[in-house]
Amino acid sequence: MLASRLIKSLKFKQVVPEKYDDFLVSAVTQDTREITQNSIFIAISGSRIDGHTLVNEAVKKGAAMIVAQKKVACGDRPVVYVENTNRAMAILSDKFYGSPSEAMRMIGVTGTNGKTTVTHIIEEIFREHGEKTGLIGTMYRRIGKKIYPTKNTTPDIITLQRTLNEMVKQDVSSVAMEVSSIALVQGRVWGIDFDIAVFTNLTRDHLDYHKTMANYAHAKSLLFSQLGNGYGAKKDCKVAILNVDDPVGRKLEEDTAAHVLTYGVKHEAMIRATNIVIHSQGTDFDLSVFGKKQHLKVKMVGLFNVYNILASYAAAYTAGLDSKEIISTLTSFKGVKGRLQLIPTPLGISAIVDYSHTPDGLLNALETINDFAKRKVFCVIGCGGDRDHGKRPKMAQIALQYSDYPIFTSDNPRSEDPQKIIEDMLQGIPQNSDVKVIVDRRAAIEYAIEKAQPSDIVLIAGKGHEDYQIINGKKNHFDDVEEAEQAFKKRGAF
Ligand SMILES: CC(=O)N[C@H]1[C@@H](OP(=O)(O)OP(=O)(O)OC[C@H]2O[C@@H](n3ccc(=O)[nH]c3=O)[C@H](O)[C@@H]2O)O[C@H](CO)[C@@H](O)[C@@H]1O[C@H](C)C(=O)N[C@@H](C)C(=O)N[C@H](CCC(=O)O)C(=O)O
Ligand SMILES: Nc1ncnc2c1ncn2[C@@H]1O[C@H](COP(=O)(O)OP(=O)(O)OP(=O)(O)O)[C@@H](O)[C@H]1O
Ligand SMILES: N[C@H](CCC[C@H](N)C(=O)O)C(=O)O
Ligand SMILES: [Mg+2]
Repeated sequence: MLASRLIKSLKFKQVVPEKYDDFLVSAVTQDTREITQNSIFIAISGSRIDGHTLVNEAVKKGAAMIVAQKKVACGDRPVVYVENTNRAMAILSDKFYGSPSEAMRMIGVTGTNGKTTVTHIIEEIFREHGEKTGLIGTMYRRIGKKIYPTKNTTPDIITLQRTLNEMVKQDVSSVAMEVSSIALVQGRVWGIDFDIAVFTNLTRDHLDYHKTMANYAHAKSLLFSQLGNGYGAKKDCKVAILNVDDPVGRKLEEDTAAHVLTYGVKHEAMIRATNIVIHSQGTDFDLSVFGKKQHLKVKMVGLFNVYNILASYAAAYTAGLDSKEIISTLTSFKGVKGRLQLIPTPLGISAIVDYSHTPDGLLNALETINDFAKRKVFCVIGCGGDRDHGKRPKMAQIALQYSDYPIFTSDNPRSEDPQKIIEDMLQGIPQNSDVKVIVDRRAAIEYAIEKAQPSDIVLIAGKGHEDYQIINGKKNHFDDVEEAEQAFKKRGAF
């Protein structure tokens, strides 16, 4: 696409100099490390670096045009001045990649917990329905069965549009994507044409970033504002799928102009679960869809997974899939890696690896385990560095209250002192509480598995699918499942 044609989509711009040699745009990028000849570099003021200071480097590397919101000097290259480069980046990437989100069914999932799980269930339903699917989230970006790595749960808008463009090329028809609150605030999904937006729940997390729960809730609500009114829009109408057991879900129900499909357990809802029975191998419940009931036996464990299943059912139902077909996937789906992932052993001791890294996630995981634990519950838990400090004492409290043997250890300390993070956790519980502190995560896992008796359960919480640990800014290979298996081997289990 010619540069002149691409930048036509930006209103209220000033191009300096007005006359320049037009060129075929090879790429649009916000990152000097990705510049190719004839690309357009968009200067973004980030939390660490101001892209406006990098324009000369961008030109040296081959940028043929700069988009900026502050005065920059970069030789003879044309500069397009706009009022907000983040917005310009969203518009330019959408146009450059041919508005791919308009060509597919886009399902966005937001909420504190459950996004990864719900997107995986939704993807599986559409895949089993015979569609080629796309998935974007914490664990990876996936096109069909091919996996691509990802840095963020929700990628930056250029990576996102490039991924969606690739999905269109590969005939993907439905995309399930996680939309994080931070991404919503930073405009990482601006311009994405969502058809279905799902809200899971809102509990404490990321307050280092959002500061207040009100700001955090507002961030989540942006996904639903982005649905617009949805009447007469592309394909189906726009639908908001809302958990009405959560007060934020009920508020969104009042606020959104889109169609609403509610789900829940405690409150009346269009899609509802009742008579829930949780056991160690799965969950049984009655699913009611607009009052029509049927009994379901699913393999996923826990009340929170009932919510995830209801949300996923609602998304597929909205898309017009046959109820029987949806239920067939729901009853066979085994769960997502690192989410209540069971490592059974012949010793009769079970380890469970779970990605609970928020107070509510940890509470849910422990409550679920306590529902079916026959004997003692060990809980190996740490908190991430460079993340909300406020959740540390709360998670410590929950581990102490809901497990028999809490063991405090490190998660990803990142740039922080691991000992200091554990001290923050200890602030949440009375002094002399019966907790074991083992800073080294491998040693903590080994200790728990060494001490456990037959019929005990060892919950290893916080890192789920992660295959790394970041200590002192250095990323090393580390996998909770592998560590648990090693520890069991040492005990002679395998
Ligand atoms: C604090 C935060 O959110 N940072 C995000 C932000 O980066 P930033 O503002 O710090 O960027 P920066 O490093 O200052 O750079 C500014 C600009 O200079 C450019 N640059 C920078 C260096 C260079 O050599 N050349 C260059 O051109 C950068 O490309 C950027 O355009 O924008 C980047 C691109 O969108 C994100 O990758 C990055 O996420 C970082 C890695 C991060 O850890 N974010 C976490 C907090 C996050 O976003 N988490 C959420 C939620 C997780 C969940 O709940 O599931 C997520 O969606 O992942
Ligand atoms: N619906 C839910 N309600 C509460 N807790 C949940 C729910 N679903 C999952 N969890 C808990 O939260 C953990 C993370 O689940 P999941 O990865 O699906 O959430 P997420 O929203 O994608 O998290 P992240 O923000 O880190 O990407 C799980 O391991 C489980 O302990
Ligand atoms: N999306 C979350 C993941 C946290 C996972 C936990 N293991 C940690 O490293 O804190 C975050 O980036 O805050
Ligand atoms: Mg996730």
